[in-house]
Amino acid sequence: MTGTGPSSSTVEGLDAEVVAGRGDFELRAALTVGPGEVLAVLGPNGAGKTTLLRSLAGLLALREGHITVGGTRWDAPADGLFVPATDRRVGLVFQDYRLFPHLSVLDNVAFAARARGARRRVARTGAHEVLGLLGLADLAARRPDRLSGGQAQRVALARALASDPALVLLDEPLAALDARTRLEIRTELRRRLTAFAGPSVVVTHDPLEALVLADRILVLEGGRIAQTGTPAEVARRPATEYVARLMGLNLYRGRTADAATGRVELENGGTLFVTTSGEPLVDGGRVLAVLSPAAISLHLAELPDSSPRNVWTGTVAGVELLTDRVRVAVTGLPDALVDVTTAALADLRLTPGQQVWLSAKANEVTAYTAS
Ligand SMILES: Nc1ncnc2c1ncn2[C@@H]1O[C@H](COP(=O)(O)OP(=O)(O)OP(=O)(O)O)[C@@H](O)[C@H]1O
Repeated sequence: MTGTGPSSSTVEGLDAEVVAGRGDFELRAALTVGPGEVLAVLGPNGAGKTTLLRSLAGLLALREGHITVGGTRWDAPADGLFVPATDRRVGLVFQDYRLFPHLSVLDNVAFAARARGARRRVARTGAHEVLGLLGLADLAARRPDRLSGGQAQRVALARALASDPALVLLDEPLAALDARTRLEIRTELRRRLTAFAGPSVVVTHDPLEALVLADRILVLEGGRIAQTGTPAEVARRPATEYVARLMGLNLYRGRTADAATGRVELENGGTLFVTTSGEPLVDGGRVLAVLSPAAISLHLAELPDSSPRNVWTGTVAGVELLTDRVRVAVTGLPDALVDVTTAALADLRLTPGQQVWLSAKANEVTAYTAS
């Protein structure tokens, strides 16, 4: 660790091929996380995020594959090898923190060292050091029930880091905080995890959390990896409808019907003229096309001929108020989410079932090769 606790020169990356399951569910995912790297695992309910975390922590044994951390094998069923959770150098931060209510902050943080057999005085000295480094020295004597949500989150992280972990695992670490505290802690958590010399894995539902905290994002869907990439790659080129929705984008699958004009026939009906951001279109090639809801214009009447390349009609399915604008769901060929200002909504007087016309410039529809 650098800056947040006792130094450890043995900390290296995580290399895992996880085949694990509970009941009928099976997770299959290969992942590597480098030293000092933060990987965010995103996915819908039931995707296998917790299964992955439990496998890495040693709370669930692999069916196949391996888990290697810092060059040490923790799980390798083919060789009959399994290191139990208590013997893995893992710093765990739970969603509800799970601080020991009867122990002071200091003893909570000293706990891991004590559990490994360190003498009370040595463990407490180490805990003092970590609390000092994280700016929490003033809280050392407090009981957990006297901490605010943000403080409890910080103490939980201090406890994880103080255990001299080879791997830090965080399960929805900010979910229990109110929106304002979350904002504040998110940036701080990013700093702490970056300062930690080993690999970190953060499980989250929250795309913003993943974008801010992580160096790399891994998206799980139905027990399989749907996408991996840097936050920018995932946000710019979502590989699945789930990721696109998370990023607030419209995503369409289709085939290039005419590469010269950028015409794409969509799988679920409709046509879009697109532009590419990278590799050129190939006739007949499978593509994904993204379109931001803010780049679509909504009209109450059919557009004159001089209008943008993409014009289609649809029916208003619903209207949702976002913080500073309104998101209109339109059913058509293709379906679309469209953002309008609240002022525009008042002018348009949209109601469910109403017919509308949509338009979007071809250079707002970015297409890329579907994998
Ligand atoms: N104890 C169990 N026995 C049988 N099946 C289970 C058990 N726990 C979870 N599952 C199933 O395993 C699958 C993956 O669950 P998991 O908790 O890993 O998903 P998740 O991505 O963490 O979901 P969430 O975001 O809802 O926490 C689900 O289909 C779930 O129903």
